Amino acid sequence: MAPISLQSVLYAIAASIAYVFLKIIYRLFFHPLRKFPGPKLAAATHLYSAYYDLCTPGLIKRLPEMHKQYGPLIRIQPNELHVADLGGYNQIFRVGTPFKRTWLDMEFLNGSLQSKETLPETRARREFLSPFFSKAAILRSEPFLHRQKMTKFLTTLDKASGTVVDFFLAFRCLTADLIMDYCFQQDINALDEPGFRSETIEKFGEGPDMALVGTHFPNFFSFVNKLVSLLPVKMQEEKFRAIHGFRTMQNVARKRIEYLMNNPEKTNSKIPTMFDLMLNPNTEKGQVTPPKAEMVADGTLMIVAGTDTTANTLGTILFHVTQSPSISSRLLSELKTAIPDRNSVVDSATLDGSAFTYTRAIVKEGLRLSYGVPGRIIRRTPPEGATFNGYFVPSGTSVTSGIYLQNTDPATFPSPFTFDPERWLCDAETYKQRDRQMQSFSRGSRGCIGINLAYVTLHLTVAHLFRRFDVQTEGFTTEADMEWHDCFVTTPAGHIKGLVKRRDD
Ligand code: HEM
Repeated sequence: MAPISLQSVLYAIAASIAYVFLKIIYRLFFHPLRKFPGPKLAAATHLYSAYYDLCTPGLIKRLPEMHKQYGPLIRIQPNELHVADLGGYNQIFRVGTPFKRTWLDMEFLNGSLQSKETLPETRARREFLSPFFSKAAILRSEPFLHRQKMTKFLTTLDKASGTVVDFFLAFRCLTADLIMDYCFQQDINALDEPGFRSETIEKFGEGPDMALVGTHFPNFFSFVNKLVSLLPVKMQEEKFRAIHGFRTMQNVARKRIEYLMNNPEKTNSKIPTMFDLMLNPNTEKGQVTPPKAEMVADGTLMIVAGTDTTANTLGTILFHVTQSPSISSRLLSELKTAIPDRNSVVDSATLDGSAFTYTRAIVKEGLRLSYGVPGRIIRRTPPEGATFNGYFVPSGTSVTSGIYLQNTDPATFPSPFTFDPERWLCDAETYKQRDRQMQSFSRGSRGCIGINLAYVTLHLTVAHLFRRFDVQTEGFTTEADMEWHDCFVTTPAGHIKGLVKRRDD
C-alpha cells in the first residue's frame, strides 16, 4: 500500500474544515429552526450546550436567564428547542402524547421500560408494571418491607448516636435496599454495612457522572462502552467503578429471574415481585413475557431510577430542616404529638392523616427543591410537527422542557429557592395550582412509575428520623456541599453529614 502523502492529509484537513464551516452556515441560515431565537453559538454547534452541561453545573441552570433574554421558546442546540411555560411542558408530556422519547444506547438499560421510544411499546411494558407500583400493592407489602428496612435503618442510627453520619450514603443504602427488596425480594444488605459504607452503593453512585457525556456524545459514549466491555472484567471494575455497581445490581436481578424461571411454582407468591408478573403474562390481554435481558434491564432501571432520586429528596429535606430552627421545632412538635412513643413505628396510612400535615408539607417542599430529573428530558415532535406559542415546529425536532424551570417558577412559587413548607399549607384551589406546576415526578404516559413507592418511603423516613433523632448538620455540611450539578439526576457537590443524637423523650 502506497504511503499517504502530506498533500492528501492537507486536503483531508481542508475538506473537514470546509464541511464544518458549511454545516454551520446551513444551521444558521438555512435550517428549519433558523428563525427561533437563542444564542447563535447554540444554533451553530452542539458544543455550546455540551460545554455548559459538562464544564459548569449544567445548561439547565442558565436556561431561566436565556428565556428572559430570548423568550419562551428558544433554540438551545442546532436541532433542539427548549420550552419554558407549563402549557408547553404539558403539551409534550401529557397522557397519550404523540411526542417520542429519544433513547441513547446505554448498555445496562437497553430494552428496559425507559428505552421504549413509542407509546404502544411503553404501554405494553407499563401494563405489567403499573399494578405492581400501585398504592394498594405497596401498602400490602409495607409490613414486610418498609417496616423492616425502616427498623434496620433506625437501629443503625441508634447505634451511631453521638457520631457524625454520612447521610448521603445512609439514604442511598436505605432506598437501594428498599427498592431491591420490593422489586426482587432480594437486596444487597447495604444497610448492614458499618457506617453505611456499602462498596456497591459507593461505586454505583459514580454512574450518573457519565450520564450527560452520553447525552451529548452518544456515538463516542457507545464506542467507549464497547471498548471497555472488551477489557478483562477485573480491570473494568477497577478502572470504571460504576460498571461494577451496575453489574452487581444486574446480577441480583438476573439471579431472581433465573430462580423464578427454574421454579415456576414459586411465581404465584402472595407478595409478587415485578418478575413474577412478567413471567405470568395475562395472555387474554395480549401480554407477552419480555425477553430475559429486558427483564434484567428493567430490574436495573428500577434501582437507577428510584435510589438516587429518593435519597436526594431526603438529603434536601434533612439539610433544610436542620438548618432552620423554626421549621425543625414545628416539625418536632407535630411528630411528638402524633407519635407519643419515640420508639414506635407508624404505618404510612397513618401518615396520610391530618396529624401529619406539616410532615407532608415538608416532603412536598423537599420534592420541589430536589427537582427529580431536573434537566432536558428529550422528546421529538411527531410526523405532523407541533405548534408552541403560536410557532410551528417541524417534525423530528428535539423539544425539551426542564423540571427545574417548572419547580422554580416565581409566579407560582414566590422566593422559589427558599425552603418553605408553609407554601403547601394553603387552600385547596391554590394547592392544586401549585401541585400542577410542580413536575418532580413529571406527568403523563411517561411520568414516574415509582411515585407511590417514593411517597411512602419519604413520609416514613421523615417522620421517624426526626421523631427519634436530633441531627446537627451545621458545622458538618455547607451550602457548597449541597450545591448540585445536573447529571440527569441532581448530584450534590459534597455529602450531607450530621451529628446524630438519640432523643430521650
Ligand atoms: C423522589 C423520588 C423520585 C423522583 C423525584 C422521580 C422522578 C422521575 C421522573 C421525573 C421521571 C420521568 C423521567 C423521564 O421522562 O425520562 C421518572 C421516571 C421513572 N421513574 Fe421515578 N422518581 C422517583 C422515584 C422512583 C422510584 C422509587 C422508582 C421505582 C422503584 C422509580 C421508577 C421510575 C421509572 C421506571 C421511570 C421511567 C418511566 C418510563 O420511562 O415510562 N422512580 N421518575
